[in-house]
Amino acid sequence: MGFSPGPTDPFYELMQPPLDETPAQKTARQKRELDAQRVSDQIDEDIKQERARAKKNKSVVKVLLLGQSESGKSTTLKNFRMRFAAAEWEKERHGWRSVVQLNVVRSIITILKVIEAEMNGDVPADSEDDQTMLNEANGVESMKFTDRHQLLMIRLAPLIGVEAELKRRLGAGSEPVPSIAPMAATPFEAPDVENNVRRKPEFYVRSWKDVLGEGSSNPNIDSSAATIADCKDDMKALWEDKAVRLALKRRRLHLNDTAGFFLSDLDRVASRDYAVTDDDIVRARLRTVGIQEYQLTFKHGPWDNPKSGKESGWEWRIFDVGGCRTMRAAWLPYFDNVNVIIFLSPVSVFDQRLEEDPKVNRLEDSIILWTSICSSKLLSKTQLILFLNKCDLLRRKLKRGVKVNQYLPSFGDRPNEVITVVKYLREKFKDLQKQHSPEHRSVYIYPTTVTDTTATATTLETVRDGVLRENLAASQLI
Ligand SMILES: Nc1nc2c(ncn2[C@@H]2O[C@H](COP(=O)(O)OP(=O)(O)OP(=O)(O)O)[C@@H](O)[C@H]2O)c(=O)[nH]1
Ligand SMILES: [Mg+2]
Repeated sequence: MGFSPGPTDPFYELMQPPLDETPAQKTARQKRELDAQRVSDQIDEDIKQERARAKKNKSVVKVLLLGQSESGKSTTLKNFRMRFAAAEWEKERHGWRSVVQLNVVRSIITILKVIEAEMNGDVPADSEDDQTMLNEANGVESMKFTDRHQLLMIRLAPLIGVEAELKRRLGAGSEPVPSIAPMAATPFEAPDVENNVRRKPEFYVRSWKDVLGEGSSNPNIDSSAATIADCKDDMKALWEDKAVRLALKRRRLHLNDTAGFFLSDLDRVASRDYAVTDDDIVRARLRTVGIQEYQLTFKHGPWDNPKSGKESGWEWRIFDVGGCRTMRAAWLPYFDNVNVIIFLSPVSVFDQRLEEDPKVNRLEDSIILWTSICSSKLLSKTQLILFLNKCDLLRRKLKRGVKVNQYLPSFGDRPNEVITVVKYLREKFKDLQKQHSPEHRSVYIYPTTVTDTTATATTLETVRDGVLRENLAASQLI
């Protein structure tokens, strides 16, 4: 727009046409003004287009979240979105209510199955010493399952229908164990078809939005919530029952350390007007099927010039993959031009086995996977970030008296403490990276508990700044 000063402006007089202007002079002046206006408009248009171009060509950083199933990849993605894409996150929040409800119902059905097995006299071979159980119970009577339990089972039976309805709505990710499909320990090897039943693998791109909706009101959702609310008191009675607790302990079922545990929050999450919180969402479990992509936009990018005020910002494209062995072959096509890998290795799993392949120890699996990622020539220039995750669960496990060296003999007689275990694993993963990376590079390692949203927000800011610095350094080298 042109500048036209008002009568009080010092330029006003200067910009008025001369009083003795002839008609020819007036035409020439008007033409000059029109030309000047055209030039000015063209400059404005150029600036506008330049801005639009800069916006379109915003630097894009490709980030992959990798790690075995249940390592916390999707939970990390939730933290990223919560922290850096708040508006979109708000729209999705309500949809997570169904996932929490499914998690609640799942835990209750697990308990009902245990009671049924116990009542049928089906005692697991590796159950804990019965004498210890007897000593812990206040008398043998309280350990027995009675008519009261049978009544609870009948009253809670409608939850089986609720589970079916929620599963139907939430799709393949709501299945606790992946379907049988060829497995591969790393994305670089062909899936082992020989030892697997031939079935169509379950690879397809899937976004949370597809399954969660945007919180629209649906009569089936309301009816699931109503049934859950009607069962609230019975669910509480079941979870607080002494015989149930002892049976779970005997079967080494530490439900409150398993994914998607909400039974201590039944008063809140099983109520009709339950409003899901961020803390609930990071604890909710929905398996990732296929690969989902999300974008985050940051205002300040590594190529911005603070002196000239030129800011093009940058965009992160984050890919979250399904981590179980049946899905790893699907990762490979995403390795092209990847800038950053955030690899999650849970530190609490040294005594656990893979759900999809119970012959394999989870820590061993994580080490194999990490080594393959570090060794890859395709990924040799990729920045590696390692989250040693689930530190809270490690703490609880060690407190229960589980000894690390029983499962990891190389840990030796080091103190059985969180700090020592994390330090030990940190060194192991770091050494593997050094040994196997085709080119020299550093790895950034963070001990994390990604269900702790406050602490994770700080870690993610550090990660973002670290990625920014690396990219800045790379751009200066070019
Ligand atoms: N206590 C605790 N639970 C965690 C932590 N990280 C993740 N979880 C829980 O573990 C479960 C699995 O986490 P996800 O993020 O879904 O795991 P994933 O790596 O995406 O798993 P896949 O999608 O199967 O590959 C969820 O219920 C999380 O709440 C942690 O640090 N501490
Ligand atoms: Mg996931």
